[in-house]
Amino acid sequence: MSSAFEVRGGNRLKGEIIPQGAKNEALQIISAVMLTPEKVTINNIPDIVDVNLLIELLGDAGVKINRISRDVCEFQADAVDLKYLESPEFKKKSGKLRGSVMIAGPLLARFGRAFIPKPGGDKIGRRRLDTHIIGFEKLGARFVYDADDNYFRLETAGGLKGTYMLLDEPSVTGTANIVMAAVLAEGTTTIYNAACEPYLQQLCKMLNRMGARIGGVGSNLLTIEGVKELGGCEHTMLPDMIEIGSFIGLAAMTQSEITIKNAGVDNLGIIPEKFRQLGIQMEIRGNDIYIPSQDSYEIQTFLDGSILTISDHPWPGFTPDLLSIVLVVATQAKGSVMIHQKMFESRLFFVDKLIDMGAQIVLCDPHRAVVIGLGRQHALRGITMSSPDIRAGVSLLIAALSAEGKSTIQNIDQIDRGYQYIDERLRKLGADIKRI
Ligand SMILES: CC(=O)N[C@H]1[C@@H](OP(=O)(O)OP(=O)(O)OC[C@H]2O[C@@H](n3ccc(=O)[nH]c3=O)[C@H](O)[C@@H]2O)O[C@H](CO)[C@@H](O)[C@@H]1O
Ligand SMILES: C=C(OP(=O)(O)O)C(=O)O
Repeated sequence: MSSAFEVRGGNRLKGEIIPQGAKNEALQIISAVMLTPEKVTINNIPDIVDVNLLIELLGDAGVKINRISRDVCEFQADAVDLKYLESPEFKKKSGKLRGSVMIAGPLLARFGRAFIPKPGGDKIGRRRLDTHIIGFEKLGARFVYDADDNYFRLETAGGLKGTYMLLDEPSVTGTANIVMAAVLAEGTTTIYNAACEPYLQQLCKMLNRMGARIGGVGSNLLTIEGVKELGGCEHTMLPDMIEIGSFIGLAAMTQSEITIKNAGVDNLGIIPEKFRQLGIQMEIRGNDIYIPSQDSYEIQTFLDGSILTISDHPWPGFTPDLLSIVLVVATQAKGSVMIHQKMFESRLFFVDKLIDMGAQIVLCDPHRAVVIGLGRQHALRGITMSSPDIRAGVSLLIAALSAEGKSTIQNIDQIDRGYQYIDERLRKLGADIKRI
């Protein structure tokens, strides 16, 4: 696969785009197939690197995989090869993505042991696994951490036992992992300060369809009555809310008229509102989002006239995965905004590249940047840049599509991790983008 995009900016885009199935939901849901020996059918799977890697990993571990089409796949984990899960090949492959960490919960629940090699994913600061491991420990697992090899080995002596736990933080993958372990534990588990974002709700609903007994879905207090076994089911992934936010930002920045079809508008939480705070107009039409072409957009202030801050927060707050997009869109707004990335400490460094392109940004510290919008007084300039992480990568792509002249974005494997056929889909809207 080639590793750069060449973009000629300035085109106004027009048309309809359908969001892919959600990446971060897919990683949870596909891990959950390990909980049953019965067949599980999953629809609306995004055809992206991270998800394909996880499917490959399950296949290597003996799960029967039948990819009926690009977006539909059947799984049957009736003969899991636990030996493979200790092998150097597993360590290497699972280290390429973050989501692989979530097969530990199902393995621990069903087979009494699991291994968590150092997970991959974006290099956006420290990404600890304490919530996962301490949760498993509370359920009765013992763990050994191998510092040389950087992996956790977990096992249970007499099976997992339900308990009460208050999570240190509402970790998304941590909550998913603990829930998947607790559904087969003996007795009742109560998880307080649980993450409750739509993808986790989807996971809980799927598990309940498989026979689990999870209450409180959608809240931060989950009650799980353990059951002896789970059966097969069918599940359809939600549209990817981070892709949807990225397309809203893209439309505004490139002055394009775009309709995002089947956007799952009931599951977007505060996302549309945050883009509206940047002055972006949009209309919810049924399950679609229509964004008109806008010559300009003006950032709101707080009610007392002070400068707006947009920051991340666990759901139902604003997702950290869209802050890079909000930041880039603000560079061409009228007005100023403070972007405060509270969760990750290395996610804002990509502003260097935007500054090189002519954006006015002050990086105050690793967590905060002030953007002084150019208000389209002048366009950004195309440059050569490298994509540091998945969302910064797409933000740079949006900047390049709005810029004057040619940009080259290197290291686009980062973008391909999470955005399905992005170049092809953007070309259909009129973008001048090619893989080189
Ligand atoms: C595969 C997957 O699903 N990845 C997502 C998942 O990662 P992941 O599940 O790894 O992220 P966590 O929810 O565990 O937390 C992410 C980071 O934020 C910090 N933290 C978390 C909660 C909190 O209240 N305060 C706080 O500071 C954590 O210490 C950690 O460093 O959730 C993140 C947070 O939405 C998203 O960015 C990732 O895209
Ligand atoms: C940070 C992200 O992904 P991951 O957790 O897979 O690195 C993301 O999707 O923005």
